[in-house]
Parts: sequence; structure tokens; C-alpha cells
Amino acid sequence: MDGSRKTLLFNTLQVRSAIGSTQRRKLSFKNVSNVVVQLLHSIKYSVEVPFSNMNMPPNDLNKQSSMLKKHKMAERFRRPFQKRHSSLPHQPTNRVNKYLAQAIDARSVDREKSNHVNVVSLCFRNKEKEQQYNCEQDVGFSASLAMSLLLLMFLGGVQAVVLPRTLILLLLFLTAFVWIAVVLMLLLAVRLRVIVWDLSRSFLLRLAVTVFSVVLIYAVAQVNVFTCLTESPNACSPAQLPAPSDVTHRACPLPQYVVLSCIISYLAVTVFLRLPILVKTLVLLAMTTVYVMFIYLSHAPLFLCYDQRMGSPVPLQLLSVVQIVLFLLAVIIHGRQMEWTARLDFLWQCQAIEEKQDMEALQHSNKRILFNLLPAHVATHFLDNQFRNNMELYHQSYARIGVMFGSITNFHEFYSELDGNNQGVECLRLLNEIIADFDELLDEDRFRTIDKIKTIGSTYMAAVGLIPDQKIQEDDASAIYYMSVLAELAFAFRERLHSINENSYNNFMLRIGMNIGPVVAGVIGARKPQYDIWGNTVNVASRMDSTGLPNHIQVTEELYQILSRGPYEFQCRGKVRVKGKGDMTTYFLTDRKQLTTMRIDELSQPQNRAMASAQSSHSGPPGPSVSQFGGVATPLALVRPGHVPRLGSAPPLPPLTRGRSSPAPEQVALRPLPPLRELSSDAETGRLAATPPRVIPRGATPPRTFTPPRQPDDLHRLPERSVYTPPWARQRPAELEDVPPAVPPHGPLVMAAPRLLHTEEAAVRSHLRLQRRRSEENLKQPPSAELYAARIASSADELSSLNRSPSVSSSDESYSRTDFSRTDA
Ligand SMILES: Nc1ncnc2c1ncn2[C@@H]1O[C@H](COP(=O)(O)OP(=O)(O)OP(=O)(O)O)[C@@H](O)[C@H]1O
Repeated sequence: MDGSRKTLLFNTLQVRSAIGSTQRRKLSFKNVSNVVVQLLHSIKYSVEVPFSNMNMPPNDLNKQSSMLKKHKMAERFRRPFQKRHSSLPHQPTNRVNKYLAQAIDARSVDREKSNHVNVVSLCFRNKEKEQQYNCEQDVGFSASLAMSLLLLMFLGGVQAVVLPRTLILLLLFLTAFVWIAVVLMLLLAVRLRVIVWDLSRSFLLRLAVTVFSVVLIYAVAQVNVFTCLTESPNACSPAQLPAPSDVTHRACPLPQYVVLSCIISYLAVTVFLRLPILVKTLVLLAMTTVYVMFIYLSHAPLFLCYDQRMGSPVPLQLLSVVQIVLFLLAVIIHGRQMEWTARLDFLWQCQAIEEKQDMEALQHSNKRILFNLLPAHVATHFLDNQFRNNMELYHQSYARIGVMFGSITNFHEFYSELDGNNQGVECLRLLNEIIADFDELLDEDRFRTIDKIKTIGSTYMAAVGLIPDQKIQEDDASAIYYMSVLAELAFAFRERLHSINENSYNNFMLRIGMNIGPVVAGVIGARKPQYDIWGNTVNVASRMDSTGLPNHIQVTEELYQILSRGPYEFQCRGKVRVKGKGDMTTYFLTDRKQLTTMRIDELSQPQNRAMASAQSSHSGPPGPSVSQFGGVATPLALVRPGHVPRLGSAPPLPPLTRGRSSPAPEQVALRPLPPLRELSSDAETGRLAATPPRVIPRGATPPRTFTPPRQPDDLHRLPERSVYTPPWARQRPAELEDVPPAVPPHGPLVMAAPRLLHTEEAAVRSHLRLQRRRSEENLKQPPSAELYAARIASSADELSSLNRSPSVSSSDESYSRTDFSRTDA
């Protein structure tokens, strides 16, 4: 469908905007329905609530709010003097009526006719549209044929009773009857799905069948003109009326019946409503011409004789022609009217389809925006209730939620507003890349229970357990599962940022704080509404972040109690002074626990045992086991192996006992779990993966020297990620070109990766630096073991410096999240 058609059709449909704007807008079903919706809103809602204005275009929103303000002000002054009905013109019903009247007026048939069709032929000016119209199925074709069959039978009856009964009449009648009946039966067979070939689908076939049927009916109607016995003029006097016994079956004593038969055959043309008016006119003109020629040339004596007998003042010949011509005109006018109606219907149908598609596309994009703005269940709430109950503030209390704040502590060092980086835009671009990468992680199936809440500057806030059917239940298994998901997200963030650092030669550090507890969630604001969570749990989670250390994940004691029963390793940090809370004992979540290093009592926990037995029953070649999340078995899989979590049915965990003595002579087959620490060597990965499961007697201490490979899946994925390189040389660009100083700006990583410092490589990279953008290029090299080792060493250094650093919370911390120029590390 071409764009110009819509313009052509609705150019004329200009009416004033729904809320009194002087701007003229196109009037369409969509606009009218929008107006009605707005008016309904204005009746129902007196206060503004989130998403009550979802259907309005932004322009209208501004206009409406200014209109409302003016109206309220005016009302305030006028109210005492006004009567109740003085605001009649502003009543919604009147406005609706006004717009409906305008819509009806604007849809003037005449105007649209001249715009879209040729006035003579009634064909669409647009050839494509004409073709579309012709190809459209004629749903009334069978009915038209049935009507023509009825007319034929009526004609046959008249002929048989009044006019000459001849063999040729009988033959013609039978031919016409059989023909129409057969076509009708074919159409019926298509309806009954006996045959699939539908002749009414083809325009040309339909045309041929119609014309042939009309011709046959006309022949039946006119055959009498040929077969009538013409009398001699002498025998036409009134005195010499033939005796009834002398009248043969070929006599035509009343020529009016011939005229009436002709008129009935015209009716056969009118019943075919979708026959193009051009064809119709041609057929009718041909029929009239033939008929007039017969009357005047061939059978004139018949009419003259009748005139003489009856003594008619006006010759019947002339009268018949006038009647026939008048009827011809009536049929043509009727045909044109019918055709124009059908074509207009077709136009409106096209318009409706187009507008429906537009509306669906708009609705789809609105939904997409809404679902990006809000968690899915909240967006669904607003979509479901937008016209019913959205007066209420949306809020939801949760007994247990896991909250995570993750800050890039040194982003402020990176951020600078220079001409070289487009006044900081390039820095923001990189931050956007990082946040987008974190968002991308949330798309993974294993993190589907986590909701992003927002970002505050370079801080990422997320929570687990907000989705109604995936809430954290009272039981420990549920809490362990969901908090493990959050912990895995923290690790994933860390790995992502590490990868970004490698590719952009930065040294961003991530500091994460996590907590668990009750929160209240809700949506606030009438404009740009925001979903957020509030409560002490959130405050403490934020404090866990702000009082934490770069490259560390700090958790509260409560969360430690939960997660330490899962496959994670912790280190107690000690007392941390937290503003508003006093001294809090906090823990660093340092790593994933490996099965080889797990105690027997941990292994005997139901979820871990299931994991172990699943591993031992693994009959294929030893290799990385595939978890329910589609990747290599992770501690998450270990927490809840084998099935999608239905938390109510989770097996209860044994009480939290950290004792090491449970010496049952049970043997557990183990496969080493991938820890957070990585090895980059594929060869080593393969070798270790090929190590058969070892059987360790219960109670024995597993060897700790063995370092299993990191998730090979992730290792292979990392290099495929896009490369992050600031497009300008941020620090000492000249030095980066030099041989020894071609050093990324982070100390430990540089020291651990001397092979990056070659001249050619540095030159190539400094060249690439000007070009690379997200997704433009993949890094083909896996991260080197040295880099990881350096990172771990750096973490260890930070950890050892822990006791030296005063950990006092500051309220300045929260400001530094949005003000990159401030230092918060
Ligand atoms: N919904 C939230 N979104 C983002 N940050 C939050 C949210 N709720 C609390 N915080 C953060 O948690 C921190 C602790 O909040 P709390 O109310 O305990 O102290 P505060 O005195 O208001 O904070 P500050 O002294 O840092 O301004 C604050 O820095 C605050 O920014």
C-alpha cells in the first residue's frame, strides 16, 4: 500500500485538535478513539496518576496540562457565580458529539470520490489500487447468480403464459437455466469444501460468467420479438379483432409484454453488483440498441397494429423506446451508486487495515518502552488496569529481597570534560557500554529472577525476588538459591568489567555491596514514573557498597549466614562503621567454592548431594557438565540442580552447622566445579576436563592443590565480546606509541602482561583506538592466565590492606555516584 494513498484519502479529513488546539490534525478512527479515551480520562480521573496518560501523544500532554491549569484557575474564580450547567460547551459528551459530527462531515463522499476515482469510469486513479479492488473476492457473486436464476424463471413463466411458446424459447431457457445452475453448484461445492477451485476468485472469470449469463437471460427475454407473428396492416382495425380460436401461439396481441420482458432482462444486469459500471453500461446499451432496432425496423407493424386497434394517441413504439431508455438510465445510475459504495467500502477497509497495523505497531512500541521502563509484572499491572483502577499508588511489600549495589569506583578518574572527548560524551559512551553490558547479562536465563532497579551515576542497582511468582520464600533453600543468583550476577559483573578493562586498557574497579531483607517496591511520579524499592534493606545494601573496597563484594552478616551454606567462600572483614547503623560485622564474598574443597557435611546437603550424584552418573566422556542454565555447571546449578526452581517444593536444608565432623563411610563421586579463578590455556582446560571423576572417601580432606579450569564456556565467550577502547588517547598518547611506555594505565595488569608491550602491537592498538566501538570487532585471544593472576594478586593486596584502611561510611559517597568528578574510592 503506498504512502500517497493515505495522504490522498485523508487530506480532506482535517479537523481541529481534540483539546482545543488550533493546530489541524488528520481525523481518523485512531484520532477519534484517542479523543474519546482522553475525554473518558478527563471525566474519570481528577488527579494525575502514573500511566494515566499513556495513550496521549507528547504534544497533547503539554497542551492538555496547560489547558487543565487554565481551566482550573478560571474555575476557581468563576465558581461562585456560575450555575451548574454553565460549562456546557466543555462537557465531554458535547465535545464527542462535535467531533463525531465533524468526522461524518469530513468523510464527504463527493470529496473522496473526486480524489480517488475517475468520475466517468469509477476506476481508481491508482492502478495498483484498482487491481487490488478487482482481485478482491466478490462475496455476493453467488447471491447475484441465484437472483438472476430467479429472474430467468420469472421470465420463462411470463413467456410461457403470455407470449409465443416456441421451441427456441424452450431451448434458450433450458440453456440459461442449466448454465446458471451449474455455476451456482460449483460455487456451492467450494463453500462445502468439496472442490477447491473457486471461479469467483478470478476477476476475469467472474466477468465472463456474468456477461454470458446476462446475454442468455436477455436472449430468453427477446426471443419473442423474433418469433412474434406480424399481422398485415389491414387486419389491424378494431372491428376485425381476431376470434380467440384464430389466435395462434405465435401471435403477440399485447406488445407491452415484449417491453416488460426487456426490462426484466435489464434487471438481470443490476443484480450483479460488482460488475464494473463500464461493462454494465456497455451491455445495457447494446441490449437497448438491439431492442430499439427490432421495434423500429423488424416489428414495427406489431406496434402499429396495436395502436390502430386501441386508437392510442401516442404511438406505442415511441412510448416503449422512452420507457426502455428511462429504465436504462435508472439502471446505470443505480449501478454507479452501487459501485461507488463498494469502492468506498474498499477504501475504508484498506484505511482501517492500515490504521490497525499502525496502531498495533504503536502499541507494540509503547509496550516495549513500558517493559523497558518497569519490571514485567509491574508493566503488566499498569497495562491491565490502566482504565480500571489506576487511581491507586502501585506498591508491593516484600518480606525478603536480595539487593545489590555495584559501583565502578574509579570512573570519576576516567571521566573528564575535554575537547578531545567531546566534553565528556565519549566517557559517557563508555559508561553506557559498561552498563549496557551489565544489562545484557540480565537477559541471560540464569539471571531472569533479577530485576534491574536503576543506575545512579556509575552505580548499578539490582534486586532479586521481586517477581511475584519468584519471591524468596521463608525456607533457607529458597534464600540460598536466590541469593546465589545475585552472587553469580556479582561475579558476572566482575568478569564483564574485567573483559572491558582488557579491551579498553582501563582499570575500572567494581565494588559491590549486597544485603537481604524486607523492602517496599512501588512506582512513583505522574511524569516519567519510576519503579524503585525502599527500606532499611536498601539503605544497608547501599552502605555495603559505599563502605566496601574496590574489586570486593561486601555482604552483611545476615546474607553471609545464608550464602555461606551455598557454594561460596567468604572472608570476614570485621567491624565496619556504617552511618546510621553503628558498627556492623561484614564479610567479603571472595570466590566460588569448589566441590573438591567442600566439606563432607556441605556435600551431604540435599542440593549438593543431588549435584554430586548427577555428576557421578554422567556417563559420557568427562568434560564440563552442562547445567540447567545451558552452560557449564556453576555453583548455581549446584544450589538447585536439575529443575527450574519452584521454591515452595525445595527440600529443607539442615540447620546451619559449620562443624566438620560427620564421618559417615559414604563415598561421593566428585567433579571439580569451575571456580572464579581462571586458566586461559585451552590445552590445560582440556586436560583438566578430561580428568575422570575421583572418588573421595567421606571425611577425607580433598587435595587443595588442584585448580580446575574456569568455565570453559565463559572463557570462549569472552574473546567474542566487543572491544572497548576510548576513541581518544586519554593519557599520554605520545607515550603510548613508544616502545617501553606502551602501557595500559593500570599497574598490576601491565606488570603481569609484558607481552602486550611490543612496539608493533602498541602501534596497531593506538590506531584501532581511534576506530573501535562496541560490537565492531571481536577479541580473538582468550584472556591470559597472567592477567587473572595479576587481578587476583591485586585483590589479595587490597584485602591485605583492608586492616589499614579506615572503613567509615560517608554520605558523600552517594553523591559521588552521579558526580564523576568526585573521588569515592
Ligand atoms: N531506592 C534507593 N535508590 C538508590 N539509593 C538508595 C535507595 N534507598 C536508599 N539509598 C541509598 O542508601 C544510602 C543510605 O540511605 P540512608 O537513608 O540510610 O542514609 P541517608 O542519610 O539518607 O544517606 P546519605 O547520608 O548517604 O545521604 C543513601 O546513600 C541512599 O542514597
